[in-house]
Amino acid sequence: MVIELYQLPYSAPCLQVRMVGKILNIPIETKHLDLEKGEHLKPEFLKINPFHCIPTMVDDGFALWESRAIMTYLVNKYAPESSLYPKDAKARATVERWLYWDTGSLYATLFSYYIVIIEGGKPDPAVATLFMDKVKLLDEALAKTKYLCGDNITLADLSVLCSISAAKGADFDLSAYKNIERWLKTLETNSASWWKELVTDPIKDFREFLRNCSR
Ligand SMILES: N[C@@H](CCC(=O)N[C@@H](CS)C(=O)NCC(=O)O)C(=O)O
Repeated sequence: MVIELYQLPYSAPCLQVRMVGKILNIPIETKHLDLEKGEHLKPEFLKINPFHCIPTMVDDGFALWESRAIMTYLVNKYAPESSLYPKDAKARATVERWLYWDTGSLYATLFSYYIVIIEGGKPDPAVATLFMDKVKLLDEALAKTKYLCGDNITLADLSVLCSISAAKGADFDLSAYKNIERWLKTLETNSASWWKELVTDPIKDFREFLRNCSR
């Protein structure tokens, strides 16, 4: 039984799910859903996900959306011993703290910045500042550890990595944040087999997409 993932190749929430698949060797069949053509609003997709968002996973008839819920499901179901999502209550809570911070704060702020561009408007510099305040906090946190939760890569790194990649696609200059740059280099070194496909190329494609929206 192959897991299906309805997605867009440069969407941050979709990429983090695909990273989990790569790291855990879980076969995932990607199904491209073109939001611009409204494919997510067609009755056949609404039957699978009435909330019409991607990523949406279907595993043996079980449909799930919300990227971070999909990530934790994949580990729980297919690799429960993986250190990507540790079982120890405190270690797991620390991973989840980052996942919730990313979805509710870091990525949420970035999203409210670039959705304006997608809708043909001019993004609000105050939102950019708010986002960079969060980047600064992230950089400070990374001064203390190799990865977000210590010495091992976890779901927290994959989630936040996709937000940071999307920020680069949205032309945020993060080069002054040396701890983030060092963390990215470490992640890249340990993810060489999928870095181009799931990080470098999507940054380029997302940038191109946003630039086309503002033309
Ligand atoms: N919190 C959601 C966000 C997903 C999201 O923003 N998806 C966008 C594309 S990147 C989408 O599906 N937009 C179309 C819609 O919601 O109708 C997650 O992490 O999965």
